[in-house]
Amino acid sequence: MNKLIIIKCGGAYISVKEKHETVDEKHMNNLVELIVRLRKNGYRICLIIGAGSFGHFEAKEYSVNKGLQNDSKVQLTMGIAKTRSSVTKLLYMVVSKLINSGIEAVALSPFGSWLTDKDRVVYSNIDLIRQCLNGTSSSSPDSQCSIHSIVPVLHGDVCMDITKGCGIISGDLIINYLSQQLNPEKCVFISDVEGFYNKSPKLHQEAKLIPLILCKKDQGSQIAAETSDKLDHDVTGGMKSKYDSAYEIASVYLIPVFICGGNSSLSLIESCCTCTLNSPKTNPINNSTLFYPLL
Ligand SMILES: Nc1ncnc2c1ncn2[C@@H]1O[C@H](COP(=O)(O)OP(=O)(O)OP(=O)(O)O)[C@@H](O)[C@H]1O
Ligand SMILES: C=C(C)CCOP(=O)(O)O
Repeated sequence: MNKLIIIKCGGAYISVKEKHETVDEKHMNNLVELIVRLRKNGYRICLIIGAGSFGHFEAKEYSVNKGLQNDSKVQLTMGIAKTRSSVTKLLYMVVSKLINSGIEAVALSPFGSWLTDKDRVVYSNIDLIRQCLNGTSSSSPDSQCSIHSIVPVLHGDVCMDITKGCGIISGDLIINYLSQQLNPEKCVFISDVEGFYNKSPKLHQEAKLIPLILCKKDQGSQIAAETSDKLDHDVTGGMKSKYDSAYEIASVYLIPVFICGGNSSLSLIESCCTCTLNSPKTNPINNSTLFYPLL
């Protein structure tokens, strides 16, 4: 079976995060071109997009992330509706651009079928995602369908939650869960920065990119950097949740993870997806961060 890569393309990359519902056209085209190139090279792709300037503003205004702990239930239901309306606008923009470029992309929203509890996924439509990726049903592996692999496109969304009734599921949590379930060859986070720094590169000019983070299960994800820089309207975990998710994917599921993006060229981002890694002592791709499993 062809190699599988899971990509979480952050909302900070494909949108202008400070400006409500504004797409970054150049980065959006980069993302579509990246998927086209990877598919031409035979990769199976599962794509997750973040919300950026779509959804975070609405979720914050109506405290959707707090679920039923929100003071006003009327406000909560309107918040759910408006947040979903916004995130699905971005979703369908991405999916239609992919389809117009010849990619068989289907939108799969977590809202309809995923369930979380205490920031972990407890139920999902994983069989459907597998079926899209493999062109066959996981429950009946012998009945090979004639369809080609499809690119499922998931996204940060409103989600049903056992404790809170509902909440926000971040793309950073989705990629973590899917890595455990699908065992991809590699995971790639694309964001508006070139990787993980010792402090926020937006606040500190002297911030240094950390090229390689060796991840060991027993050591946990002790963050060796400052990650506090987050926009006011951001309802999910910012760079800290990317770090935690990447560290767990590498250390527990033993899957290498790259964080890349910012102003890097499309070829550099493509190299993060396609490069071969054999116990590297250094990160082979400049201007990115590699989380590598240490056995
Ligand atoms: N140590 C750090 N290294 C790199 N970036 C950092 C660090 N600390 C904070 N940041 C900030 O994290 C931001 C990226 O996180 P953010 O959650 O906005 O990205 P995203 O996942 O692409 O967006 P979204 O959550 O909308 O999908 C950067 O713009 C940067 O300012
Ligand atoms: C509905 C929202 C705000 C989803 C947030 O998803 P993320 O941008 O991947 O953290």
